[in-house]
Amino acid sequence: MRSVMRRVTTMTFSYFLQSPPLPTSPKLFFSPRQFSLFSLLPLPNQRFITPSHSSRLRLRGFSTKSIPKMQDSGAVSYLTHREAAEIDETLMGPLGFTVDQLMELAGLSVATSIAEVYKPSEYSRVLTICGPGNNGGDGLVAARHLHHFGYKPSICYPKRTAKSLYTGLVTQLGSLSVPFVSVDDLPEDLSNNFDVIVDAIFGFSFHGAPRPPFDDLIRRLMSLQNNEHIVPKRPVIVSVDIPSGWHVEEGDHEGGGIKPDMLVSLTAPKLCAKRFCGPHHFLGGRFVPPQVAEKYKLELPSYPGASMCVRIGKPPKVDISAMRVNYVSPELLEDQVETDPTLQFRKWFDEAVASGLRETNAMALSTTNKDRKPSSRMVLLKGFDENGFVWFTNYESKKGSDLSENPCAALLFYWESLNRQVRIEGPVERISEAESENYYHSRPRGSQIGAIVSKQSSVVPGRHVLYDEYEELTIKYSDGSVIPKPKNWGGFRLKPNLFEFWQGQPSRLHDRLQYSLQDANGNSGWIIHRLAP
Ligand SMILES: NC(=O)C1=CN([C@@H]2O[C@H](COP(=O)(O)OP(=O)(O)OC[C@H]3O[C@@H](n4cnc5c(N)ncnc54)[C@H](OP(=O)(O)O)[C@@H]3O)[C@@H](O)[C@H]2O)[C@@H](O)CC1
Ligand SMILES: Cc1cc2nc3c(=O)[nH]c(=O)nc-3n(C[C@H](O)[C@H](O)[C@H](O)COP(=O)(O)O)c2cc1C
Ligand SMILES: Cc1ncc(COP(=O)(O)O)c(C=O)c1O
Ligand SMILES: [K+]
Repeated sequence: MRSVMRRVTTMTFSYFLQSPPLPTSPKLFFSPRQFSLFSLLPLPNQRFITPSHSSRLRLRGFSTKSIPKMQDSGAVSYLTHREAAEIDETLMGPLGFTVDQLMELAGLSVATSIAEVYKPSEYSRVLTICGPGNNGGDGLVAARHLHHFGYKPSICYPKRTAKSLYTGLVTQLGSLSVPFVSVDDLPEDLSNNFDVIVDAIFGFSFHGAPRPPFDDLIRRLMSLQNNEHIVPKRPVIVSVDIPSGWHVEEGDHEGGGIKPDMLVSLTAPKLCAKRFCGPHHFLGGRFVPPQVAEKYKLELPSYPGASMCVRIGKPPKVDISAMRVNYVSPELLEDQVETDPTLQFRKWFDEAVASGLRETNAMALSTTNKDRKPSSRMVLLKGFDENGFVWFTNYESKKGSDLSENPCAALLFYWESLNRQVRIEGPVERISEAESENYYHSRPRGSQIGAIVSKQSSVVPGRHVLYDEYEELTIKYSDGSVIPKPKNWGGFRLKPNLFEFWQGQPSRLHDRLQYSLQDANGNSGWIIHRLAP
């Protein structure tokens, strides 16, 4: 009992994902012709910008709890070619950015957008086609990040510039053994060799008709979509900022251009993005300072948490029946696991925490009432050891009443990014009042008051009822005095008689190792069985 409580008070959990490190590169090679352009005069072409109602752009800090915004295109600002070029120059002039920095952040946004939708387990072979300008540079940076994310990128970069930023990016890719392929060595039909094609050919400075060799490369991208009915799986096309070949403002006005599956708009979408009909429109380039947002009246979605990208536009329509992941994991073998399931749980729990998972200690708790009617909900594990697994709740809640009618329960953990599931079953008992008191007073005072206010699982006439009582008690205890634990609030401990450790494997041939408690000659011990998946 003691050791559980010790853990309760000393365990710390990593709740927040770490932000990716911001790359720094001090080189500046652009001649800054841009200083005169930053003025606060209204722009003649502001009619293109959706009026800002309640500016959704959050430039100070971010909420780690925010849900990724999925917006109608009407709520997002679109930039003309001129505005895009002006913002570029303003950022790299009076606002003190270097092109290296912006390109690094842009390329990182592209790579993270790809990783949100196209997982490396299924879409590992990436061809990045890079054009001669900064759009091509974004492609080079994205390819480097994709390599580090576990993809296998190749680059086609036919018109290289001699500037040090670009030669540096090429050297970096070379040091990672990322192959460069010439246009001649690329297969005419790209469908068999690649899962993703990153179109980083032209950005917002594209004009006229594409010249060789890019005309041919764009034609190959178009023919991928024309062959869609003949090839079993064509690569997806991800366009950086502008689908190459499209007019920057009018888009694919003649309808014969490439049709990307994903568009990653940078800074803010350009007008052509209004014509984008693919399933995945993302925004990247999380570096817009308030001066730029205000001057251009930018209405943009907020980035969730520490993310470098955010989905814009409508969420894609999905065929739920086709949603599936093919798990690929190291094997889970009988001779590699601990003989004691609590130690095995400790090992997996620590690995889940180390992997950066949020709320590793969140678990589904299933109970049944006297009529054997089951009921599940999430609770937080607050400690575990050989004596059992502990969580806290209201004893008069639905789960509390179920557990008094049938003191047996099942716990379930799912650690998605590790392809792991753990099931634990056994009898349940209340922990001692002293242990509950101890834990209750370790919680934030607001949560202590919340526990008094909430007659958990009872019907409440409205949120205000909870709030009013919460306010009242907050004032009452504002002197810092001890907030008494409600009698009906405390911990439960499940003492396991069964564990199952599940590790997802390809073709649904998962590993399942079940530990059951068996009695032999008056002693109980754990027996491990492999179960069919
Ligand atoms: N804050 C921002 O805004 C940020 C912007 N960023 C990125 O920068 C991109 C804009 O970059 P950019 O200005 O270098 O232009 P981009 O379109 O890549 O290339 C121009 C090159 O293409 C050539 N070219 C043009 N037309 C052609 C044709 N028909 N056929 C053949 N070639 C043609 C042209 O040659 P020229 O015509 O001048 O001889 C020149 O060499 C932007 O979209 C975004 O991706 C991010 O990195 C960071 C933040
Ligand atoms: C991630 C997560 C953790 C939760 N942790 C707890 C908890 O530790 N204790 C608790 O009483 N409720 C917790 N809740 C709320 C429960 O899921 C549930 O809504 C509440 O306990 C009432 O359940 P019942 O009516 O079945 O008793 C949590 C919810 C979530 C989503
Ligand atoms: C109703 C309720 N009670 C208790 C908890 C556990 O909170 P704590 O970590 O403060 O003990 C939660 C967590 O979500 C909860 O929602
Ligand atoms: K592009």
